Amino acid sequence: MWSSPEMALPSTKTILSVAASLTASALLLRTVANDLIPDSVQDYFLTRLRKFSARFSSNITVVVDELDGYAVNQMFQAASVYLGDTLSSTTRRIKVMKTEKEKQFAVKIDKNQELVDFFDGAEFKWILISSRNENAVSRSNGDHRIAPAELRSYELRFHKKHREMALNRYLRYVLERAKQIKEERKSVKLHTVDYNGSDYWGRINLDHPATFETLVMDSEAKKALIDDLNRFIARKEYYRRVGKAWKRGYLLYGPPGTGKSSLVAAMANYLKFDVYDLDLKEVQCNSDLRRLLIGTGNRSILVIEDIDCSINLQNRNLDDECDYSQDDKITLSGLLNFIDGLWSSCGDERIVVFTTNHKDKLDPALLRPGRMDVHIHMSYCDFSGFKILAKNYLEIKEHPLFGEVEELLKKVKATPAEVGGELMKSDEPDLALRGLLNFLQTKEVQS
Ligand SMILES: Nc1ncnc2c1ncn2[C@@H]1O[C@H](COP(=O)(O)OP(=O)(O)OP(=O)(O)O)[C@@H](O)[C@H]1O
Ligand SMILES: [Mg+2]
Repeated sequence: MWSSPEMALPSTKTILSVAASLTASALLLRTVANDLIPDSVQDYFLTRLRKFSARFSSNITVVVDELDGYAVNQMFQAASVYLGDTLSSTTRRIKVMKTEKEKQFAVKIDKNQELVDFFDGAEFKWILISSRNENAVSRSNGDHRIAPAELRSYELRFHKKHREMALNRYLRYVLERAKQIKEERKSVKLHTVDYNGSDYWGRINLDHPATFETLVMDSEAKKALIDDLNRFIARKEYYRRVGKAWKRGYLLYGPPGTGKSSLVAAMANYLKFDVYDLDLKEVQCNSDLRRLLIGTGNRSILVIEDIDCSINLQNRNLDDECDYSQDDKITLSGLLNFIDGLWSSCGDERIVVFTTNHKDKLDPALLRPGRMDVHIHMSYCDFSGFKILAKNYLEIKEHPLFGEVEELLKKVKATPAEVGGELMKSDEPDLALRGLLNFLQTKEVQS
């Protein structure tokens, strides 16, 4: 009998506060009742309570299911990553996970725990709901796709006045942040040629410690390179608009031990891009080369080291599976054409790096304008480079012997590898620096 307006109906406010306190007590009880009441019973009552309070509330609830049919809902995945990173002080129960390969813990909210997030002054409440999937067993049919035993979804609640902001901006922000968080956590992989792999690549974690901070190179060139990389990453739309493949080529040249390979590692660590180290001496013929190139992923750096030495067809041991006709020989221009053509049109955010000790011996095809976008000269160690190495190796910024080292480095050509090698010989700055001075003086006499 709810039709008469005179009847003493409970006000919406009362119902709301009753519902809210019921939900809150239920959540509180949940912790106490965890061991006593079966999960399925708890889930049932909590769901009913939430639905009841939602009917009278001025809030809007958005449901984000984990699965859409068999497909995983990207929004659900993004919410999991984002919420794991955003756990507020009101969350009482969190889950921590770590697999052997991961470096960091993955933190997740546990089911039925509420997480409060603030965005642009608005409050957003997230809760992870899970229920048993009644179809789980019967759906494990012949197509090998087995329905999960648990159906999970997030419920996102916010005041209805924030509806536009939530749907247009907040959810997009969650997606974007989740992408960034995943990038930050990603461990960079090094892929090397391995014919046993399905795509001819084998991979391991790249644990190279090189960063731009620890790398010795001309400070202006370093800054220009970092700016160039940042611009490249930010220019998705630009590349699309001008109709160019989203790819950038760098040629690193300089004597052995000046940090060309270290620079590639620093770039990979900076961008969190995987490295594909393509040793052309391991590649027998064009068809293998194409397969290798096609097997490289997006957001990656393809490195071809010592390009002047590696294209040497005369001594190549030809493989049985390859076609030995002239057309199948690997040539530098063939490689470059493939990289510029088909390969770059089937991927995004690709960086190609060629390294060489002898720029003067390079095939003109590689030096032609437009081929390698940036040429970077890695050179001998000067005093400012030495100071970076002294900080890396000896953790010192000043020392009475620095003056002598500075004078010698003006006259002697020593690579960062050589200087670093000397500094490594002792943890005592005095001893290490004297060793370095000896080394430089000997070089000076010899030259
Ligand atoms: N510019 C540098 N900054 C910091 N460390 C360096 C630098 N150059 C060389 N080193 C040190 O020397 C080692 C060898 O350097 P790296 O392999 O990067 O040189 P490279 O130029 O690639 O040599 P190669 O031409 O022989 O391949 C590095 O692991 C690093 O420890
Ligand atoms: Mg190298």
